[in-house]
Amino acid sequence: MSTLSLHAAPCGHTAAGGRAALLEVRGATKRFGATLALDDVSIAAHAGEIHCVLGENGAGKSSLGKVIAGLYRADAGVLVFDGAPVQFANPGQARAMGIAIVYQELSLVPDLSIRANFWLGSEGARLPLARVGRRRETPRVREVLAQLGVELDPETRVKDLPVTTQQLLEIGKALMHRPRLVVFDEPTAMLGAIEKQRFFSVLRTLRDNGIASLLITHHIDDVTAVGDRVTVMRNGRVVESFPMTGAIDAEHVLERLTGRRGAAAVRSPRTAPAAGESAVLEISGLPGRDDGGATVGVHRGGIVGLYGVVGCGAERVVRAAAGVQRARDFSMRLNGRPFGPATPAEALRAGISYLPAGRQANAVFPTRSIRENLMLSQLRRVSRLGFINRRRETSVALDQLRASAVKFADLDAGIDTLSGGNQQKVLLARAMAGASALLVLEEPTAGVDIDAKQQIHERIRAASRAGLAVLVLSSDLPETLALCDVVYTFFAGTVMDCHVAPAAGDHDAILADILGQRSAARPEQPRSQAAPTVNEWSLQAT
Ligand SMILES: Nc1ncnc2c1ncn2[C@@H]1O[C@H](COP(=O)(O)OP(=O)(O)OP(=O)(O)O)[C@@H](O)[C@H]1O
Repeated sequence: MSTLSLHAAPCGHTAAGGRAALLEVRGATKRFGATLALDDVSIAAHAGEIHCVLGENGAGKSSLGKVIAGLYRADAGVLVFDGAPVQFANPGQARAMGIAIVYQELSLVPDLSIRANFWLGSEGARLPLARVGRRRETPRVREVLAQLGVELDPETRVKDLPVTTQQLLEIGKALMHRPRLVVFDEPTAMLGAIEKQRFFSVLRTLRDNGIASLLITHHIDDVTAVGDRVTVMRNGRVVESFPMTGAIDAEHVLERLTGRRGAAAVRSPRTAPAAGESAVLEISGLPGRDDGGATVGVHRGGIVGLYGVVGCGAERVVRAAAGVQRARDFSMRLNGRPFGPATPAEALRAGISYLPAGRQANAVFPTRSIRENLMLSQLRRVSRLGFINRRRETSVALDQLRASAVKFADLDAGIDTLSGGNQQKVLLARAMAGASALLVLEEPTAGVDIDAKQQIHERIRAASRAGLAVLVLSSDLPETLALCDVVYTFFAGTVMDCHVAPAAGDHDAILADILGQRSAARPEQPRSQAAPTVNEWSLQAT
């Protein structure tokens, strides 16, 4: 059994203003077979501080978070909490000491109320008489909801709430036990620009209340928005740790993370489809802003993004194209023919491949190998007369994993041995390999590190240059702007506008669209030079 050795000196002071750390990890090492996930890692968390942990996929960030929260036991090293060495045999022990962890994936029980979810798993807390229990449990739930800044009836069923509210409630569940330290494992991976602001304000409230936060993230804008300190990890080691002083901006953080400047600025030239060119996928009958119907066209060689807050109506468009959901109040044509796949398999037969959002819930087969997860939709390609050609399968799989920058040791190891970002890359490689007409991507780079993200963007662009049509739904606005040739904005089920060849300068206008406002900041252009409106674009594009 692995143990943390307990030969630590009493907790010392850290460099952070000479204040004693709430938690110190000293020399933590964690091995999984041949993989050294943590290699002599030391890090400190302070009360009232937001400490961001950055690093490439597989760097060891989640392993570190799990050691701190008692999910993993380190093979060597010491945890010092509040000046005393501690050992956690399970997450319950860490929780009892005041350490909580929040994941990106939702874990609440949809059919239970907020109150029941918050109290779930609290030993001895549930009372046998429902009414008595409710009376005792509700005040604490209300306190936590107030901390989150949401006004909700504690008896509301979780499934009746938008996903973004559920994500906030995940934090609420962690706050129930009055933690002094919260580890956030990539909570912003699938949050849009608006939802992120809400999350940041919760983080600031925690900081104001003296709670320490360790924020594991790939987003540099998270760091610049709320970070007090940054630690960079690489290959299981801490390579750098520095405070976020006023002089440090996103460029600096990026440079210290990747060793180079301006990496985020790379962008390919893009073109609007020629007038009269017919769309591979045409979605018509969507409500448009000016009372008219709107049409979204995805052309051969084009990358089209849909952008809005969760529940804006863009999801149902994407899912209808992928055969996951029926198109009820709009219609679709694929290569000019009426189209309405009843299942993803039917969409796949028509040449449409789909990467859903929510890796754990919707896309990954967690008990299967990397090979099986990757080759699932490609068996025909590597089979003859109904038999899989194992050598060919291996060669195709290795090529695809390399092209997608997946960090792995053994093709036949379980996919759950990969870090989250590397799992995502496998799923994306699977989706890309399956498309012959249209590639439908939801959150293509959620949890993927900065370098790999650029490589993935380049692969998507290469696929589009080779003639594929691509439809993207990403909550990451910078990604949407960098990747897409055309972006349609959605608000409350309505297509608000169509931004052709969008750039960073369109950021504010897009945010105004998705909040249902016309942007005052948007320059008034003469009609003849203005970007086409939704309906004008539809006319041009179809
Ligand atoms: N349960 C496990 N079994 C085997 N190997 C594991 C396990 N968990 C993590 N690893 C390996 O440990 C290394 C560190 O993984 P970890 O998940 O900590 O990285 P990470 O920095 O969080 O990456 P990401 O940004 O992709 O989530 C990786 O090489 C990963 O494959």
